[in-house]
Amino acid sequence: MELWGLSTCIGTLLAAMSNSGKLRIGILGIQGAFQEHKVALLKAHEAAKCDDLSNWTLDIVDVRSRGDVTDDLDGLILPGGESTTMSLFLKREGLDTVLREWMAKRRRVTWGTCAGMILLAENIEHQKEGGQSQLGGLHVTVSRNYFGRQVDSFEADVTVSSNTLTGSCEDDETCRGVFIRAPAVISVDDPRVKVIGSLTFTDRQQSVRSVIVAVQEENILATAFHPELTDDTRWHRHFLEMVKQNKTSI
Ligand SMILES: NC(=O)CC[C@H](N)C(=O)O
Repeated sequence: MELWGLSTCIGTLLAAMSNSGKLRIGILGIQGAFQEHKVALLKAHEAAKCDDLSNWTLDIVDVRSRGDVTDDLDGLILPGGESTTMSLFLKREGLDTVLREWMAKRRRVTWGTCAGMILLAENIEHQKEGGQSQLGGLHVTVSRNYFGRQVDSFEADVTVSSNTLTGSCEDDETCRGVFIRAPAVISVDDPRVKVIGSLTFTDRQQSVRSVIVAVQEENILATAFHPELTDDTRWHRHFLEMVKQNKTSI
C-alpha cells in the first residue's frame, strides 16, 4: 500500500516536471517584423497565465548567426519581410545549412509568416530572377506576391479550420489577416500537409476565389499573413502549444 502510494507520488511529480520548464524560441532577426513577433509571443504567454502553458518560462532570442542556433532552441519563427534578402543573408552566413539541420533534428517546431512561408516552401513560383534558395521542409508550392504588389496589400478575414486555435469550438472560425505583398499556397504536394486557413477574395477579373493561406505539416506552421501585426495572439499561442507538445514528447 505504502509502495503504491510512493509510486503514485513519484508519477505525479514526474508528470508535473515534464509539464514545466523553459521554452526557448529563436526569431530570425535580420529584417522585417521580428520585434513584433517577440511582443506577440510575450503577450500570448502572459494571456495563458491560468493554464498549463504558464508553468513554462519563455526565453526569446534573436537568431542572426550560426552560433545563435543552439541545441536548446525549441522553436523558431521566420518572420515576414523580404524572402530574397533573407535567403541571401542565410546563405552568406551559412545559416541555411545550420537551420536545416536544426529543423530536421527531432522535427523542431518552425513557423514562417509571409516571407517566412516562402523560405519554408519546397517549391516557389515567381521566384526572384535567377532563383532564390530556401530552407524548405514544407511540401507545398507557394506563389510569391500572389495578390500583387505592395500597393495591393490588404486586410481581410481568414477562415480557420476548427480545432486549430486554442479555445476554438467545433465550427470553423475567423481571424483577421494582414496581407502585405503576401504569398499564397497554390498547391499542396504531400498528404501530411493540413490546410488550416483559407481566404475568399475577389480577383482582378472580379471572380470570387478561395485560396490557401495557412498550412501545417507536422511541426512546420506557415501563414501567408501577419498575426504579429494584430492584437490577436491565438496564432502565437498555437505555436507555443506546438513547441511545448514537441518538447514534452521527446
Ligand atoms: N510581407 C512579406 O513578408 C512579403 C514577402 C515578399 N513577397 C517576399 O517575397 O518575401
